[in-house]
Amino acid sequence: MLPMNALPTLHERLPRLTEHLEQWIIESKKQCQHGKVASYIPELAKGNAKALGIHFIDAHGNETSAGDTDTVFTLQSISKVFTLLLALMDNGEELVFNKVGMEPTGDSFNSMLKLELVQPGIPFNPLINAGAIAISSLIHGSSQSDKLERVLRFFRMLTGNENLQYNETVFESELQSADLNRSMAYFLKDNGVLEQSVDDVLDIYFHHCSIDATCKDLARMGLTLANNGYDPIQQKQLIPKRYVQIAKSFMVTCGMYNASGQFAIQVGLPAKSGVSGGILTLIPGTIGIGVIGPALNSKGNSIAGVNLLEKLSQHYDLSMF
Ligand SMILES: NC(=O)CC[C@H](N)C(=O)O
Repeated sequence: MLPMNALPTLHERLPRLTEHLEQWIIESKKQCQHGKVASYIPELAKGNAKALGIHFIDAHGNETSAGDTDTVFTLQSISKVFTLLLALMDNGEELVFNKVGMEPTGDSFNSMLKLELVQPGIPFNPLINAGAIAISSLIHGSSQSDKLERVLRFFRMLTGNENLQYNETVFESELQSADLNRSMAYFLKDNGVLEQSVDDVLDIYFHHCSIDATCKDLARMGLTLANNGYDPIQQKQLIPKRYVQIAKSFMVTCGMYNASGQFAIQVGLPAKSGVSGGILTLIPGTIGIGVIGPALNSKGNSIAGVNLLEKLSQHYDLSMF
């Protein structure tokens, strides 16, 4: 890896970014009308369907943002990347991959179809709901509250934001509308994937999905992934490189649910979306990017957010492939 001071700055890598963003945000916002805010978790239905914001941070700490970047939203599925990393740090690769596979499903994020169809009935990957629920059961801690504290501490460390909190209102809302996730968890328990009580595992899972964040927090976490687990701002290796490599591979193959192939072709960057409209992505080695746009397309990804990232990637030729 290049020494940090040799890494290109945001403005070197993405010249005239601020000017372009102004125009692109206006254009991409027009997509919002074709999307819908998630409503299967009632609290998420309160998201602003017209919002679109983006934040960038480079290894030198330079930042740029545009649009509705004050929007606070819950991490939802974006959190799954980081609970996977924590589970890998707690348990190592072998144990984690006894519980979840390494392949995309081609099905929607909340599908449990293949759990029954394909033996041995472990979730296909850690970024679908079934897989992330299995991962939640692997987080270490001396008690339930210790596990919740460790998870929150991990996110605070990665964002450098000590004010990060669980949004208990969204958590309660998820808990009240959890029939599908609950049925998945019982299925996993019957298959021997979950060893603890379904309620305790779901408590962890819904909590990490309910962490409040902004685009800036996403960009900050993206920056550490972009630098293979090294946080150039705190100047610390926060996550072993090997685990970040695993997480980024999953982001490319499964991070945008069953639209990951399309996203790889049109944007070509590792990314993870959440059903509240966030997208975390990164330019390898250099820049972390956070996007929010609560109106979703039919696959559950931010409709304007994906459109904005397509413009960005095409203009600056950012595809890794
Ligand atoms: N796609 C998502 O962001 C899904 C996460 C959400 N908490 C759920 O379990 O349904």
